[in-house]
Amino acid sequence: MSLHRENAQGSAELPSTYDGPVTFAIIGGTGLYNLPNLKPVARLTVSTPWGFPSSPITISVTEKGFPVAFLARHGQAHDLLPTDVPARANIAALKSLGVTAVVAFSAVGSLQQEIKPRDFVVPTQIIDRTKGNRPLTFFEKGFVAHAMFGEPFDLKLNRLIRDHIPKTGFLEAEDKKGVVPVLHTKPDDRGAEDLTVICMEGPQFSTRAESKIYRSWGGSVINMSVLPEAKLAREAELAYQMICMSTDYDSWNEDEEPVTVETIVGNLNANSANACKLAAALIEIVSEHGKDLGAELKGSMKFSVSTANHSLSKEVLAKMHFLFPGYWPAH
Ligand SMILES: CSC[C@H]1O[C@H](OP(=O)(O)O)[C@H](O)[C@@H]1O
Ligand SMILES: Nc1ncnc2[nH]cnc12
Repeated sequence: MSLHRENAQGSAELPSTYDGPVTFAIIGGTGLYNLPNLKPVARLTVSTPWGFPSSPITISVTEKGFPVAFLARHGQAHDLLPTDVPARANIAALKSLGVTAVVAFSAVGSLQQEIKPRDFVVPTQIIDRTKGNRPLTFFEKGFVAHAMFGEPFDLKLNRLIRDHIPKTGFLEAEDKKGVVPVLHTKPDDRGAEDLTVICMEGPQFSTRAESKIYRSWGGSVINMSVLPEAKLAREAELAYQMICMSTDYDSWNEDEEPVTVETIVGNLNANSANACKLAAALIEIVSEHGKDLGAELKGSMKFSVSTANHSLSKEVLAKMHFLFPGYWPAH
């Protein structure tokens, strides 16, 4: 069974350049490999100081001409393990196109009974359970800087989704028992009801004991993909929100079979159709209401560098200027 759908128009013959800025991007996870509802107009191969992104970036436009960049996180043929995703190149490439806001889709396991397989979750917090073997920052020896990350997702994007997409009745594909999928969002901006995504290393799924620990920590869902993507987006001053698509109950739920790829694939087919529908709706919403997304992050890294200006080398500045043209004038 293949989850890879092709755009109506093949992309091989598309131009390899695109003039003009693209401010909004979608990163597709498992089950979302393109934006079938939009018209593709260019397919870009972008080289960055951190290598090439997971896939070429497709630029598509809505009927009203709003451009959107799309990138497949694990590659167009899904040949990259979560650990091997070149997240720095992905984020840097999007930033270089003029992107200011990113919505990223990801397949997740549910850690809570009320989050059923096929439900979608818009998380507000992250717990890092990766193992330290993914490059997690654009900064390096000779260029020390620190980004704020207490609020790891973008509140404006979060609110746009919460306020414009109905919780029930929007997502389709009821399960065998006739239960319809729900969109879970935090009710307001206060901390009490955060929806927390645990990011584990993988590629193996969790043991039952681990899964129970994550529940005791208040985890809502679990994946292998939100980090370092979210951290790098913050460093690059991009507004970033993940949308999690639940495929299974992970391993904690002893009333359910422990997670298998078969369970996941069945639910992914339903999720994939809903992801396309939600992405299309979000693009319309962002094109109408998202003009200033990322505005409050702009400039945030300029004054977050600890290293003395006179000691920044030309080599390191060349890399940083790919992300932040005009910051820290070369001396
Ligand atoms: C196919 S299940 C495990 C896999 O799914 C998620 O990936 P993605 O974020 O691309 O949807 C999860 O993080 C794991 O990488
Ligand atoms: N149970 C799970 N754990 C980690 N990543 C996942 N992606 C989908 N289901 C998952």
